[in-house]
Amino acid sequence: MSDLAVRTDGLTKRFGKQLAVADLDLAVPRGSVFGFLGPNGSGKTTTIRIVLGLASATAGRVQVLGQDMPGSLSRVLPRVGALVEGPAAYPFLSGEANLRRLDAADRHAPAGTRAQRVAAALDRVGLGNAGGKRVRAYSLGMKQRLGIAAALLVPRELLVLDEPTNGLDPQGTREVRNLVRSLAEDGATVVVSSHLLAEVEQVCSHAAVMRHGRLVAQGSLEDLRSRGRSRLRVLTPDPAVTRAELARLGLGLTPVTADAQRDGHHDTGDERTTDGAAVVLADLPEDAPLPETLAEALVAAGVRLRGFGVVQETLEDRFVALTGEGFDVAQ
Ligand SMILES: Nc1ncnc2c1ncn2[C@@H]1O[C@H](COP(=O)(O)OP(=O)(O)OP(=O)(O)O)[C@@H](O)[C@H]1O
Repeated sequence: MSDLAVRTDGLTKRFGKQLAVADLDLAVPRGSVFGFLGPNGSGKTTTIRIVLGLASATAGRVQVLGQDMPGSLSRVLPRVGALVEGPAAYPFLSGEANLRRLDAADRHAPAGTRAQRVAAALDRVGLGNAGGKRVRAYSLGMKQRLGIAAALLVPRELLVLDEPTNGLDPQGTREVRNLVRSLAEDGATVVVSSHLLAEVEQVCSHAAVMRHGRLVAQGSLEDLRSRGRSRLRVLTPDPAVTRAELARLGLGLTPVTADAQRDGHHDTGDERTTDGAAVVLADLPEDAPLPETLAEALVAAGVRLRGFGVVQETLEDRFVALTGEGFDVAQ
């Protein structure tokens, strides 16, 4: 049995001249909560649609739960639950009636046990008490959870949720996030696409990052974090000497970020603080001298140190660097 729930090799999709997905090698480990991250338009939905057999690939190979797709579609799909492009439900019917209709449409689902299946799915997503209410009275978060309940009418090994928290308020977002967590605790592999880094950081064990249809990073979150760069941050009234000395020691200076520029003064790329000192940032490659050696060298060169430290690049810094775009970090 393959240890990957989803695997793509060289997956490519063109729409006319436009390359929506380019040579994508995705590896979703079984049992993971896999964040599929990227700015809008980076190819996430297209990839998900191909994985679910809703669209065809231009080139490449796709395996879901160890089976080749789309060849094994009819055998694999019953083991996969999906929520793509928002939930669709009849607003004038109750949540329960909606699920009954869906269950009745599944020719493998025995009618005799329908009521239990529907009740269990509603309970599973925390809608046990709201099943009798009409869907038009549901909040967006409740509608989204009903969509997930629909995917859970039969036990699933893999759940694929496309932007499940899109448009939800903070309460709805929390509800869906907790649900994703508990689904994973039950042993399902869950793929969640999102353009929100915070979303992925809070629930996922693994992530892949897309940019313009290409994969720019993939791995466990721990792994992705540890690949972040370290930087030296020096606060000093002598930025010019500091820069010269760091350059002499072979360190590349980091351009000052938007954060620093927002504070105003930034002659020659340094952030001036109000008391006349400036922050100088330098990349610290793995083979850089130890921080204490650098501090000693700066002092010997006549630099007055007011602050000195090593800062680890955050996951957000790293993803912004990888995708060339900002992520919405707010909820
Ligand atoms: N049916 C289509 N016909 C033509 N172009 C398409 C089609 N579907 C998607 N695209 C294009 O392919 C690219 C990738 O789109 P896709 O929807 O997969 O990105 P995404 O990362 O899921 O973004 P979003 O979060 O906005 O859905 C986009 O530039 C989009 O305009």
